[in-house]
Amino acid sequence: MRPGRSLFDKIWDAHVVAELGGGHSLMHVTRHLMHDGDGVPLQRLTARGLKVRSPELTFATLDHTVSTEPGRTPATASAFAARLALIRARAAAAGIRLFDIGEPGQGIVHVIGPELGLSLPGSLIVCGDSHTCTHGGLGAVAFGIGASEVLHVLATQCLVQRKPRRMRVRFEGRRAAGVTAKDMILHLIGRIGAAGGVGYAVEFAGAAVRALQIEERLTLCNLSIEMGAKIGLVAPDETTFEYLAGRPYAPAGAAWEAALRYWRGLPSDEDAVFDREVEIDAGAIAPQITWGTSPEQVVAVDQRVPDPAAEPDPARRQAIEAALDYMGLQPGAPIAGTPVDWVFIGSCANSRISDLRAAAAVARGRRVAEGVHAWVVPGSEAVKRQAEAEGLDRVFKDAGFEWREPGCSMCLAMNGDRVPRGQRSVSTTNRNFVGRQGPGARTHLASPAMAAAAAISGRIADVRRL
Ligand SMILES: CC(C)[C@H](C(=O)O)[C@@H](O)C(=O)O
Ligand code: SF4
Repeated sequence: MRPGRSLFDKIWDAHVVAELGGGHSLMHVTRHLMHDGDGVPLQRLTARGLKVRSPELTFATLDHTVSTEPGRTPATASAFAARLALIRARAAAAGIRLFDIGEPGQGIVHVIGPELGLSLPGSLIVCGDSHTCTHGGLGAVAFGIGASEVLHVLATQCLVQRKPRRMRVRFEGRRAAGVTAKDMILHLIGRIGAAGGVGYAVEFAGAAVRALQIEERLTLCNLSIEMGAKIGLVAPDETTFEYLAGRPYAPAGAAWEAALRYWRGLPSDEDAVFDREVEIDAGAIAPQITWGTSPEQVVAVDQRVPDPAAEPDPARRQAIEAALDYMGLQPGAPIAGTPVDWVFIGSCANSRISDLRAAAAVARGRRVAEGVHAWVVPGSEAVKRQAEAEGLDRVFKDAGFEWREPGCSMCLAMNGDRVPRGQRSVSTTNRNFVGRQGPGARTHLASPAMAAAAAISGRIADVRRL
């Protein structure tokens, strides 16, 4: 008998156009998402005398380099004005739909794909960005590709890939109050390490994953790449279908019914085999916060940062020392109570409406601590408008937060939004690398509620004790 197939296998196999030998397959791309760095591959394509093969399957937005200054317009100058002009012109010439500043649809590429219903279960989605794994939260195989691969997809709508191995991570049990999808994934990365997922497509399963709303599943999958897995995905279910129904690019009418039939057959078979299995008791997870310069350097908020003296392995001891030194932390000190200068609520990890609601619930009726700069950068124009309709912008502004325009912003500080050297930030982003939020900036990754709690307290604080 044929062994059971996993969610990942079913989607992958359905997109193979040809087996090329040597483990390589030619894959059809359902949707190609582009961001403001992709004007260059479009330009190269034209220079080679080629055309975009399927412009109707290609969508672009502006995110990494746009200004997030309140009141910005499409013409607001940024240091990257030429880059924005290039992608606008090339996308228009190629017939690619680009969502520009001020339009609903503009935003961080991994926020707008799901929001517009461009990212669908059972599809193969690529984008020249490592956090493309986010879209796996809807039951898609989605992964980041490099610049030359972007060119290949533009020219052919296909891509040569090697099939990764399969891992399943089951979060069983129930989360405690105050514990979010961000805490689940940070906890997992802390446990298996920043390279623990290299070479795998990771299916997240188990009762605690089934219980997650779609936006939480997107957060969970977003950080797959931070454990080295290019692909993370969750089986589609009724929660997925409810989320997608009626979205602008989701199928409608008879096409929706046909899609549902296909999607319902996607979950992993009972007897599906995985190359690696990990099980986690979701009930034992506490709110997490990173202390170091890799997402794997993470503790529960009520724990202490490590003491290198207690680490027998010399290489690991040195890594801990270097991280503590960069982060300006004392060995073995409790992480809670560490004073903070900045709080950033945003990025493709945590800038959706549910994230802003969670942060606003903490901020409501309170004040940002003296001397702390706290920013909220919605993930998309649609998120921004929804938040304003709910009055969340007022909640944030009344508390002393700055309410800004959608984009990547201080997640990677490419557009000039940055944390000054030596200053400490609690950030809802996905990378705490050296210099990520600006040269010399110190980043602690956490959930939106934990970030808001830090803004209010002026220190790293346990949101459960506020
Ligand atoms: C600039 C871009 C290509 C990059 C990525 O690939 O992820 C960025 O989005 C990031 O988060 O570091
Ligand atoms: S928000 Fe951050 S992680 Fe996401 S795409 Fe933009 S820069 Fe990359």
